[in-house]
Amino acid sequence: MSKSFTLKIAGLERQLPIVKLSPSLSIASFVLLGDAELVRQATPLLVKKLPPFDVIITAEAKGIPLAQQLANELQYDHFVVARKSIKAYMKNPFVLEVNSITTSTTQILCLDSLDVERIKGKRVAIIDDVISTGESIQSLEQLITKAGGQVVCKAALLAEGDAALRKDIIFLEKLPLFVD
Ligand SMILES: Nc1ncnc2[nH]cnc12
Repeated sequence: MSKSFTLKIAGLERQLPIVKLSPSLSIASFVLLGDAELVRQATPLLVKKLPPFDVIITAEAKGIPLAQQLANELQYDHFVVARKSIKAYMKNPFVLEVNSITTSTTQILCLDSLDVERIKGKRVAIIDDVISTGESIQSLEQLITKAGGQVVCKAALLAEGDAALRKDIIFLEKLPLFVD
């Protein structure tokens, strides 16, 4: 039988499969996409921990349902999704190149120019499903700063591994890493 980790969050329990990332490292795989119940129950708990902000941003893809629910809960008419590739329908895309330490590759994060206007001069809340190495929120921070916004919080449902020791992030529960 394959191994799993029991996550308790927002009054719910989820059995997360343990997945090997490398010979010495495994993670408990947390997929928020599609878990409407978890998104619904966890969002109000996260809201309570957040400072005041003007704009919600997430990077595609797994944080999107949380950002959407947060916008609904706070009755914001919009939230911003940073994309990982330029889409043909983007008007004047605003692009940041990011070097990933974990994958040793260059990736991009980009915004439609309309979203840059939404961020400029505003207090921005970064929202994600899991904060782990912190690389993706660091890239988002760079993108927001370049767009003229001010990051006022970095929040996720889960902090994985050493991320749970960070004092500069907001999260609901810890998620262990499995090192052999
Ligand atoms: N444990 C995890 N499950 C799913 N996505 C992740 N991204 C980083 N850590 C993760």
